[in-house]
Amino acid sequence: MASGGHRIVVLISGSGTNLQALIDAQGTPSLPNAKIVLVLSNRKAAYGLTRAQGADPPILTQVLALQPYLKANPGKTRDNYDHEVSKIVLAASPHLLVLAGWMHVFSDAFLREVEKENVPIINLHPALPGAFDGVNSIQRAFDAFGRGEIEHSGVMVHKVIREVDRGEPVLVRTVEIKKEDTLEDFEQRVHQTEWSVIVEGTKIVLESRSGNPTA
Ligand SMILES: Nc1nc2c(c(=O)[nH]1)N[C@@H](CN(C=O)c1ccc(C(=O)N[C@@H](CCC(=O)O)C(=O)O)cc1)CN2
Ligand SMILES: NCC(=O)N[C@@H]1O[C@H](COP(=O)([O-])[O-])[C@@H](O)[C@H]1O
Repeated sequence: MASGGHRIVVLISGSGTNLQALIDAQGTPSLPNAKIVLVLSNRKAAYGLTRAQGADPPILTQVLALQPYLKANPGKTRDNYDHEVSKIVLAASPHLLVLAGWMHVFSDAFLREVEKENVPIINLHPALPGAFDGVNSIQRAFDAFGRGEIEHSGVMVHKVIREVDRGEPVLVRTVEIKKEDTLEDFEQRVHQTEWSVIVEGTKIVLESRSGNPTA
């Protein structure tokens, strides 16, 4: 492993509560010998950017939003955007990319470039493998529970492949749904589970890369 520890790039789109969990864990026994070197958002208003800038020490941030990119570059495509994102994240020489509420589906234009550099990509998803892929997963799980279709839901960190949310699970944790739950009750339980799963899942992948515990 390179001196200075594992270098992590985190991609976000929103409030960044999962990013905050990683920020708080970096360099602690929960995530030893790891440093977030860049936070990239596809939305300039993402509060996660503020979290990164307010970290101690501050974490480098960058924004590249799809629609402004396409408007500023007539003739360019979504694949061109994805390729541009790959250049940004790879310029930070990461050992791992973490999608933490990153709400953009990557094409092979991105995945191919990252794979060339042998950088693993993981994603945090608020559902169990094979269930509620995509967006609004928490609401969909809650509604399915209300219809008697499921007894519980969960959270996972998984490897990112072209097929959305179908990459190999790295860490899976079930989340109870109680019959007296409101959506807000369940959502809070999911988020609290996410905050630990994203740290533990990141540690698992970093340990597997270096072949030994991130001591
Ligand atoms: N190629 C892959 N890309 C991404 C994966 C993946 O597994 N493979 N995971 C997602 C994260 N995600 C669910 O965990 C997810 C995020 C966003 C979407 C989606 O439909 N996005 C729309 C835009 C929606 C919006 O802007 O609100 C889109 O990309 O057009 C699906 C799943 C991250 N990327
Ligand atoms: N498909 C991915 C997905 O739906 N991710 C969801 O986005 C939120 C990001 O929150 P955050 O910006 O506070 O980390 C996460 O809580 C997760 O449920």
